[in-house]
Amino acid sequence: MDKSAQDWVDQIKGGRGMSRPGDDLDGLVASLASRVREYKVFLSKSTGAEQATKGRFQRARVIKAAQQIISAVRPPTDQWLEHGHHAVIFTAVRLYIKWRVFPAIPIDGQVGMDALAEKTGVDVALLTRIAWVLVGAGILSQKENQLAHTPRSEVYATVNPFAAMTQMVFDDLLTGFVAMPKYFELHGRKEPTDKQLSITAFAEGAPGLSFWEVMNRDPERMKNFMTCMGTIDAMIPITGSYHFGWVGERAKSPNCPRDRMLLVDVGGAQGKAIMAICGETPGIDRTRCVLQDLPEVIQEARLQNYPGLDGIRMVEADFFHEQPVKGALVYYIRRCVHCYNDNDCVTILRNQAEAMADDSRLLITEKIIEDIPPVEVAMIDFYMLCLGGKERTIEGFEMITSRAGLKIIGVHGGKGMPISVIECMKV
Ligand SMILES: C[S@@+](CC[C@H](N)C(=O)[O-])C[C@H]1O[C@@H](n2cnc3c(N)ncnc32)[C@H](O)[C@@H]1O
Repeated sequence: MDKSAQDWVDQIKGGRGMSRPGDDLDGLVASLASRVREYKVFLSKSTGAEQATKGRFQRARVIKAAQQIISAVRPPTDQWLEHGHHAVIFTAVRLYIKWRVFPAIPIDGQVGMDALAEKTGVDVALLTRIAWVLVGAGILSQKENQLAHTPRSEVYATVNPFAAMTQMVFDDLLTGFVAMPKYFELHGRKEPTDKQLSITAFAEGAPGLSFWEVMNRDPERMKNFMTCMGTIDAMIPITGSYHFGWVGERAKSPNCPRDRMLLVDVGGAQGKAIMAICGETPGIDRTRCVLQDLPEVIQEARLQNYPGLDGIRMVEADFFHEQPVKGALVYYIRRCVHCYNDNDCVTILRNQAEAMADDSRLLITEKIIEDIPPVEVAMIDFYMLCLGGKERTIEGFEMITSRAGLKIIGVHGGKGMPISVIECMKV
């Protein structure tokens, strides 16, 4: 039955709004204390490198325990406030990044509101109202009329990948989020099924364009997006979960023709992965390896002329069309499939299957998510929805590969890993 506002107020006054399992505040506090102790032990015993790789996971446990306390204390009726707060703080940060207000505040000191307004060309009344949001949220600090940084605002004071990420989520994804209710009313309450029907394009008044076509219209925006992709990529290992040693061995065998290609990196961008694989795998003849991507990307790779690409063939090809290199030993496709919906993935994968020989392998290199994934993974999947893409469970990969005429013969890495290799053959 629908409830009136008064019903809710009565329920909260009666304490009934908080009658949930999370109400055991003493237990939640004890759990937080125990997580904090574990975190401190981790910090004292780990190296800098371990803190960089495993620290996020350790921190997530502390944050989750702290959030459980907040959830238990905050009445459910106040959630709208919380949602609104996030949106307001995010917008305030984005405006200060755009107007370069953060870099105009001294790192070791403070600045008066008038002086800051003059430095940044922002009206002082407007600048002050936005500052109040950021001060209230603990991102900046203010004493009387003087504004100063906190560690949370300092990350925005320089041009860096973290500021770029904030910018990307706001500029490239938020418009899509806002447009989703209307998009799904128009296209039906289902996942996008065509890359040309991206939510971002719909949101930006350019229906019929893919996300990438929208981005390509603005080089500055694309540049920022690529900075972000590079940052994410730097956190994901390339080699380690799959052993390519057998490729070098097979290449030497008498029944492997000398003109057979060994490795094709499909959608390989500037060749980081193929360089790493060739660099770490003895016996792989580079002249039998191919870096393949769209023409503009391959032209850029040729211009860059990285020494690690010496000898590697560069081929311009669209993975939505017939593939030019037939019968290679390995087709490798890394972090491309998650950019597309199921139907488009089936087209991409079927094109690979049609180029493959009976003994060729296709290595789909992607994150395999859990059912139910951790919240940060679910959020990234939601970002991918805006782009028209999707993170997948192993069942999701089984579905698109089987529709494409492939069978999975091995999974290297697995659930919870930043990236895994799904090894396939033709059916
Ligand atoms: C997220 S990046 C992954 C790049 C690289 N595989 C890696 O792991 O770093 C996706 C790549 O797919 C390429 N791509 C997008 N559409 C393509 C198409 N239709 N045909 C071939 N490559 C495409 C992009 O140019 C880009 O290099």
